[in-house]
Amino acid sequence: MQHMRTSGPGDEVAALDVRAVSHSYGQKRALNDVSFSIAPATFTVLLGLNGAGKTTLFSLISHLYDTRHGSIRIFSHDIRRASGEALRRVGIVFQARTLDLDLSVYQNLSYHASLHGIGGREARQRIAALLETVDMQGRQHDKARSLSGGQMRRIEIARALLHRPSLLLLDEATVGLDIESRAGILATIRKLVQAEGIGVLWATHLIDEVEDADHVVILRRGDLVASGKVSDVIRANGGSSIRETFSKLSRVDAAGMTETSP
Ligand SMILES: Nc1ncnc2c1ncn2[C@@H]1O[C@H](COP(=O)(O)OP(=O)(O)OP(=O)(O)O)[C@@H](O)[C@H]1O
Repeated sequence: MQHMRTSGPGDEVAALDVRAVSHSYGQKRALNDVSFSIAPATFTVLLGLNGAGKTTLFSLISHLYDTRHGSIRIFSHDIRRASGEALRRVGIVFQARTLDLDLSVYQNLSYHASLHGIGGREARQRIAALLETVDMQGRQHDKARSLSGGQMRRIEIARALLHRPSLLLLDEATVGLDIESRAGILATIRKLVQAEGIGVLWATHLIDEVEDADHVVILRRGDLVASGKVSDVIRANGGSSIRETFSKLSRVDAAGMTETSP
């Protein structure tokens, strides 16, 4: 199994470093001793079928849940001991829709800006620039309720970027969207990595959202089964494509036992 290099003395600080993280809901183990790190300004796909533990991992990284076992560092700031410093560097787009439907696009964004202490002209400028980034310029007075699912997602992405994070987390951001909206949103996010140097962790169960140049972290029922560059993960598992490799690594037999032991 290939693992991404962890940061060490003299190395670049990891955008995200997850070390030996476990999480249970009562008796149910959702994450089991998961470790990986992602470098700044890279696009990393967090791949896993339903129930693999992606949302649980996001809830721990965003400090919605306390990390009781293991540690999570964001640009070297520990999410438990320095949560303010760590969270300042992260923007999050959750799987569930979170816009206030009765407010306008601008009101949704300016409310969030003020939560981060950004107001006045600075907020207006950032909102205008970000609406362009997500291709929603001219829509600030529209009621959130009037937007399509894909447009709402774009506003949520703009909102997540308002405080200029260096790491962006997106949990199944394209779920429920048509093919064109999915491709458009994915392209917008990939551009952010290229143009702004933002590190992205993109959680999905859709293998067609992975490109050859990406990094992947693959979870299966709470276990990390692979992480690294797509080409390295394919090679290490003897596959010929990431689709084949993911299918092999995600396989669970009828008795619920995993078929491969990477
Ligand atoms: N609040 C909860 N209480 C009990 N079990 C939970 C809870 N949330 C998640 N689980 C269980 O933990 C495991 C991981 O779930 P999680 O939602 O993190 O996976 P996921 O990869 O995000 O899947 P999905 O794409 O379906 O949301 C699953 O078995 C799920 O049933």
